[in-house]
Amino acid sequence: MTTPIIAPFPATRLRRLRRTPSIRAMVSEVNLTTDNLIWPIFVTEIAGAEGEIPSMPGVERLTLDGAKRAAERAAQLGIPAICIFPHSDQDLKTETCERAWDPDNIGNLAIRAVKEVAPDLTVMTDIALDPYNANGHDGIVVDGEILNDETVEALVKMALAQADAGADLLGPSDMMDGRIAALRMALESAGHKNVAILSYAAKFASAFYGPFRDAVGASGRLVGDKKTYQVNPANRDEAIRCVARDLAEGADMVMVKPGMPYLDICRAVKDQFGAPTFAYQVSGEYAMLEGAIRNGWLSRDAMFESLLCFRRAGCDGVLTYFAPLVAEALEK
Ligand SMILES: NCc1[nH]cc(CCC(=O)O)c1CC(=O)O
Repeated sequence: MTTPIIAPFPATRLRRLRRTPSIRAMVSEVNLTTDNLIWPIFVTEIAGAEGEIPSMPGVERLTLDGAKRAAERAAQLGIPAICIFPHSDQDLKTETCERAWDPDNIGNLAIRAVKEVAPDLTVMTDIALDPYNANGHDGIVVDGEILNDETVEALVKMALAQADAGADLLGPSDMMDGRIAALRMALESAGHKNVAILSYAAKFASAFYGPFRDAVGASGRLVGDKKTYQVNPANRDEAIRCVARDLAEGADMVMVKPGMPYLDICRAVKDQFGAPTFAYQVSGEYAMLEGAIRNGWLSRDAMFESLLCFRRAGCDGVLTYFAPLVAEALEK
């Protein structure tokens, strides 16, 4: 911690450095650039399911062709990474989740499609069973219990299929114990030693994921809640232990999720570990901001401010549905 030295007024007039845009720019402690953005997209395999997601105005479910166009747009805007979320056929969801590691599931088809048109764009994935699980959970459920070790085995198969499809950055969002070490070891022995892991390390059991569950068609399905594996929003020490554990198991980067109500966690993680730290400005945060902006209750500046504040809180980057809008604005 530095100790600020404040000369008594009027020697110190803090407003001197706020007087003009150029002076303010000179003393801005952090900045938001396109390099700080990861763009999450939804890709559907269901004919007719593409198009706007009502609880996320401005965000669409994409077809494979739509995903390719999004990837080209990201590459052209200089967004470094896109993160693919599958919207899979409801009728093919099972309790055993085997489609999660099908090389031709919609997530893996999307990875290949995106790589075809934008080979240099970093492709991030989500590792959790929920898009393919009949009951909407991230893990395998038997008699109402989310089984940890059986789920980790399934996640390993899922991860290898994603790496085979060409993913650069795997995002385990499942919150099972021991998954990072298992994924890392499996990737190493399968010849994917350069595939990186961005662990959803401090992922909280949050009400802010609602619109996302609409987007991936999990809302009506989820039986119960995710509180037996995601972190209690009250728990900061536990979140720090999660991050420490994931880094010790070999995570290359770590994430805090959700974002805006958890900036204290972002700061603590960055200060404590100095690892590449990301936040996920999740669907509910997007819905709040975009809904208010579209109603004229907030100005578009709120979007930029929300993202800049992640940088101030110590984040290297942010997963945000605003990514293309922000990148377009920053281009000008
Ligand atoms: N594996 C699930 C997953 N991966 C990303 C999100 C949420 C993202 C968002 O709300 O934008 C979720 C939802 C959940 O945990 O239920």
